Amino acid sequence: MGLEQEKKMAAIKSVALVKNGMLVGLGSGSTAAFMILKLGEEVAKGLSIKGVPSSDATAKLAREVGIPLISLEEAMKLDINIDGADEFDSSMQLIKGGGGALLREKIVAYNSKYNVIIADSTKEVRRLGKFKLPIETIPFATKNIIGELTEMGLKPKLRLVKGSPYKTDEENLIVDLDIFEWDDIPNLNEMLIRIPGIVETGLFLDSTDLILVGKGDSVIKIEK
Ligand SMILES: O=C[C@H](O)[C@H](O)[C@H](O)COP(=O)(O)O
Repeated sequence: MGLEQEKKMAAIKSVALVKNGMLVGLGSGSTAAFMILKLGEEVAKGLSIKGVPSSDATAKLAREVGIPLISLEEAMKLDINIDGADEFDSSMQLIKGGGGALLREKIVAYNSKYNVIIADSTKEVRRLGKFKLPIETIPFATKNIIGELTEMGLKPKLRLVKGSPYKTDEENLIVDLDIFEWDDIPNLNEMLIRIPGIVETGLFLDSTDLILVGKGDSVIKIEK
């Protein structure tokens, strides 16, 4: 079974949790895209929901497949949020932001009553950090932040796309960090968040209620 199939199976399973009348957080990335397509099919069949997108790309896809959208402030509290991840460990700690959408994703997750992560089997790791940790930074401070994080041994790299700095939906810059050697991840997260100009990190530490992982031809559940 290929990875795309694993993503798709996890995504389809997650859509079964969405019920009539729910306000739904719509994640970003390739796995979340499968979920949005399936949700669009269900809406076409009569499922009545409203979605809050976690990125401009997700909003575009959701509109294309006919999912009614509302803003976060209209929704206030979401019933369920379904999103992908770049890595997760057995304690349900995540790295997200490979696609640069971590800030809005974290806001949507925080404002959701129930957070579901959908993933293929390659995302499961014993220790977080093989995937570089994305942090979102205010451009005014990015060079200084890179300087400070270099001194901390985090090997920060400004994310580039075709040679130019990658800009997030909030017009910020992403810096990717090597955190593999760090043992105390919650403490690292606290240290990063305290640096002025770092808006958010891609560490999602206590926000997940359920992970659905496509593995071979089945979907495995990891729950709190
Ligand atoms: O910024 C991107 C998001 O955090 C994605 O959910 C994450 O990168 C996983 O994406 P994918 O499902 O494409 O592997």
